[in-house]
Amino acid sequence: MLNPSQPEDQVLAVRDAERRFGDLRVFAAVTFDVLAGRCCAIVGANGAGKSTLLRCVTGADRLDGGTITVDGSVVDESSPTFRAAVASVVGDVATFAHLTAHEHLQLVATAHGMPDPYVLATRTLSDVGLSSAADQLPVTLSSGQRRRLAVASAFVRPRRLLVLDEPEQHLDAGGRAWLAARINAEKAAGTAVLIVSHDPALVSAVADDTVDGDSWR
Ligand SMILES: Nc1ncnc2c1ncn2[C@@H]1O[C@H](COP(=O)(O)OP(=O)(O)OP(=O)(O)O)[C@@H](O)[C@H]1O
Repeated sequence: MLNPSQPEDQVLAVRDAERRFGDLRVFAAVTFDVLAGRCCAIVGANGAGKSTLLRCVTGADRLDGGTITVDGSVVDESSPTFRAAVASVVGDVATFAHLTAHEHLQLVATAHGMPDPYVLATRTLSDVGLSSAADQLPVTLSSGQRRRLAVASAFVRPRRLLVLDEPEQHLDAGGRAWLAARINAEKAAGTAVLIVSHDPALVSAVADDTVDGDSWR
């Protein structure tokens, strides 16, 4: 049930968010929304607290003050509804050492109850330019190919909110252009997108709004 004051297309709402580690106040009074079909980019210097905030959005870390809601419900990693809504690529994405790229995507799709996991994995590998690496084990992939597989893992599952932490890492110029097009396709499909990025070209290609992490302290 939507809160009556919540806009219908509001997916993510961050309100007065605050996080401290001991004496270090990483961020405070952070407030912003991400609406369906829009992309918000968090920018700022190393150590500004961007990844910490993303971890609070995905439920991997917790706030010391304020609230974060997805579709009107407070972040709760143990909720199946929350886990079905939020697809994230934050930090290293774990892959089974003995599953191929194709098998990894099938496993993720199956776990999320997606129809036709084999076909979805095949199509997604093609989308991310990894068809030729479909039968390779993770250890044999290049760092850029591993990045593409990590991002692909978010595309074989349901999602209302896509959270990406520095997705441009390890991608060459062609890979970054592909990434921008892929994020814009997500927006066109109605997904809300939250990214952290150090690449101004990517930010200007995909972001409708930016949040400046350098203003948090
Ligand atoms: N678990 C933790 N315990 C103590 N301090 C932490 C912890 N996690 C992060 N920090 C500190 O919080 C601050 C923000 O870290 P964070 O990784 O969120 O920054 P960032 O903006 O993502 O940086 P970068 O651009 O380098 O990735 C840093 O000073 C970091 O040392």
